[in-house]
Amino acid sequence: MLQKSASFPGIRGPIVTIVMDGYGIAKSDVGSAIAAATKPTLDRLFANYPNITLRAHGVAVGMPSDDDMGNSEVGHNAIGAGQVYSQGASLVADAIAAGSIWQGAAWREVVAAVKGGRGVLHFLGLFSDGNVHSHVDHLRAMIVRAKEEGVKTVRVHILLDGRDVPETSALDYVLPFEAFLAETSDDSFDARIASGGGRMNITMDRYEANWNMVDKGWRTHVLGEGPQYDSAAAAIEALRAEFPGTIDQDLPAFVIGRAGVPVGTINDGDAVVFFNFRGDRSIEITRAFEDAEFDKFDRLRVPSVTYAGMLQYDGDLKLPKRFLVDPPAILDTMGEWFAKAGITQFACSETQKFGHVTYFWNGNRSNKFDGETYQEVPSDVVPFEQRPWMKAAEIADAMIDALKSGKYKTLRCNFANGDMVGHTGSFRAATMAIEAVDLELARILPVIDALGGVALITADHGNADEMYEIDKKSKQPAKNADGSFKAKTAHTLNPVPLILYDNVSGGKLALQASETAGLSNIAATIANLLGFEKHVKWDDSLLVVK
Ligand SMILES: O=C(O)[C@H](O)COP(=O)(O)O
Ligand SMILES: [Mn+2]
Ligand SMILES: [Mn+2]
Repeated sequence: MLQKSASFPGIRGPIVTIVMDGYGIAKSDVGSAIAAATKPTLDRLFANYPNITLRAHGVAVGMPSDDDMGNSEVGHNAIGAGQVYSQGASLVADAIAAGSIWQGAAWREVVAAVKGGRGVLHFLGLFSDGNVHSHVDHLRAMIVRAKEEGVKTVRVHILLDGRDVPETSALDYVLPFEAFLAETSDDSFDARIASGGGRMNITMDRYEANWNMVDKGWRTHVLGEGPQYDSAAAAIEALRAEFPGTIDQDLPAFVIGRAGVPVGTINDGDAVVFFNFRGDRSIEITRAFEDAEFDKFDRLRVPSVTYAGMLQYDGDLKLPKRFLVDPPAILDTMGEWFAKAGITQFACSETQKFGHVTYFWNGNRSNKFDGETYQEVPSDVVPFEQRPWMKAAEIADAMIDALKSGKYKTLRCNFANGDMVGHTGSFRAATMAIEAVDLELARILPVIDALGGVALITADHGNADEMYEIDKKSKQPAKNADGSFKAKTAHTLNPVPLILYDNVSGGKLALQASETAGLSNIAATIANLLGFEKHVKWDDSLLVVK
């Protein structure tokens, strides 16, 4: 049981945690949609309430190095667990470096299924070095190993990124990779790219927001339906010419074919490795391969394959059954320990971030703890630069209702705007996204006051804080050939805010700033606000009681 705090009795009213997804604190205002936004509520909070910055990237959230940006999974895991675990990106890299991945049952079964030309080994996943969902180095290592172990035919199905890496960088990955495949192929080994498309167009939907994406991916990778090209590079060039201005993540699907015949449909007896390590966008395509009963779209043909995920994407649902590397075993989350203490908890977001404040928050667990209530607001299925306000108002409505119900001692929500609109690369829309969040904060905060509660306002990583690639030399936005600014769609390496909105302690409470304070310090801070000592495994609280 969590121990009662000797020094602080706890706040009488509710404790609310608000995650402004993709809201970082940039060093410069150049290219920041946050700096450009009119945001009187946030300005007032920063001016009048205790606030510090938190580390939200690199090793502070379990990534392999401080060159790695943060992301929603590792950020929400760190917040919810109050501890830092080595995350998928690190675990896979380590398993490859140590060679342990090749000894695991999953890899052995995959190789055994296709070895000696019995079947084709397919790799499918996000094709970049973004290290959020996948890393192309992992793919290369598996192809080299497959050849060494006697696999004869490899087909690679590539999801173009442009969201965790520069927006039109696909050829920077495709050209060297096609050269690598050509070098690795010989009389006894044939490895080629077989199909692909933009990650926000096919295959990588999440939280069941739009199964049509997965349907399109299935037709492309499995059935080989769609426009055919000679090579991935040719496909990308042709599609860019056909759809000018379309960035990589949105490019249509394509199939590589010879004389009208696709080079790599997926068939009975083949093996498929889905090489993403992160779960949210891997679950639906995994279900399409694994579920016997399936009603999300008509699969038309369901090949009997040996399917493996890079990690297990959902431990509760056991998806997939076969996986190459064990996921982090995230234990002793605040959700679990607050439930054990009889604290009622409310969690809300819109579809795009719903799993972030539930599943990721609770250490990648899909079942609720006792006393938890979840509310999902359905997201729009549109390009978010067209609706930058997204569902911020509806999330605020839900939070206000839940607060007023008096049923919950802790409440949490995620506003998706700064991140989802930040990923579109539209500066103007991202500015409006931040303004929408600001407007809704102004509605929620007075309700918290009326109930004698406090709020922690924070973020999981940056995004809208840098909307342009910055030229390293001039420190000004980099430009495209046509003179326009080069949009940056990825997350940033910047720290995030932690604001303590407190009108009840009479100035008794403050936050401890430090170089090392990070997202994993939030759980203990909330525990203290509830009047508990932190769990021994949690990183220190940042709450100062004066
Ligand atoms: O999946 C995505 O949309 C991006 O790769 C990462 O964004 P998120 O980590 O904020 O979800
Ligand atoms: Mn996020
Ligand atoms: Mn994001």
